Amino acid sequence: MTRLLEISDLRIFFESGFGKVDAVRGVSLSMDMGDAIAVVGASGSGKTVLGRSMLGLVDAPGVVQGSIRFDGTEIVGRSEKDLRGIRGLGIGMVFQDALDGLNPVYSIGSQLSEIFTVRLGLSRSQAKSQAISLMEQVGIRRADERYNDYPHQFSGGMRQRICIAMAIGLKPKILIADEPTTALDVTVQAGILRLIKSLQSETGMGLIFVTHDLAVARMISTRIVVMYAGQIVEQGLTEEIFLRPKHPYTRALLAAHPARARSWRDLEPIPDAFVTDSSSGEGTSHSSPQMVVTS
Ligand SMILES: Nc1ncnc2c1ncn2[C@@H]1O[C@H](COP(=O)(O)OP(=O)(O)OP(=O)(O)O)[C@@H](O)[C@H]1O
Repeated sequence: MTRLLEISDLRIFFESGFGKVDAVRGVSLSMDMGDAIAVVGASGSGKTVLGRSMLGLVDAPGVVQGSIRFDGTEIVGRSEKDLRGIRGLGIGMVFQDALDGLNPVYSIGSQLSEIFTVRLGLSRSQAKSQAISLMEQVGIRRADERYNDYPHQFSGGMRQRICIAMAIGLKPKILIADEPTTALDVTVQAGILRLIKSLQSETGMGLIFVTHDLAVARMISTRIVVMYAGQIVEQGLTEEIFLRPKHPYTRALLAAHPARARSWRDLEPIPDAFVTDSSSGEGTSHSSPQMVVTS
């Protein structure tokens, strides 16, 4: 059976006047539909470069070697034209900073709608109603009224939700989220994590979630990949990694944040908070982003 994603012996390096930086050193990884993989590791361990390589987005002067097969199609060495066809529809991405993904001079609604007219071939009116429905799905209240607002009129958390709406609106088979909540307030962060997780289990898409925060990884993933200096030093089922870490680096990572890891795990949603549920229809209040530690 064809795997959704199969990475074999991936190597990525940057060469400059100052020497060679081996950012990713022989990584092999695979995933199927429904998998939620958290990629964890310290700053500079290669998490972001690995995520971007799956979309053919490694910045020059980066060199990518090895193989990344998405749904049987090789990504490494593919032309920009082919990659544009895969990005968004095949593999979606949410970046660390929502402003990276939004254009400040266009309204949120027009940016969302344009994706659906250009990529899915919807009519303008179909695209608009799809955009409004997605805005509701990610918890933007009064979405029809806010359709014409500009990015600066939304909070950081709301902008990040809109970027998630853009990514999931195309129903990608894989969503790559690179520290999408790092810059946000902790309660907003919890809401967005729960949103991504519920969307992932609803749609069955594969999720690759890059984070330096083990507690976040525990909340969002079914499998954890631990990176150190460009290599995967350990990977396994999330709870196995937490209960029985094998590699000394994983043990050190866990030892550094045990209390926080527990508190994230204990976060429970407060009912009737301000987000709407994708499945419950317009305006229905639903559990999410306000959270409370229950123990
Ligand atoms: N454009 C570039 N030119 C040169 N080196 C780069 C470039 N991009 C990344 N690197 C190097 O590749 C290595 C891996 O970087 P990467 O951003 O993937 O780490 P990371 O684990 O995501 O870190 P962080 O958690 O801080 O984002 C680092 O040594 C980084 O300096």
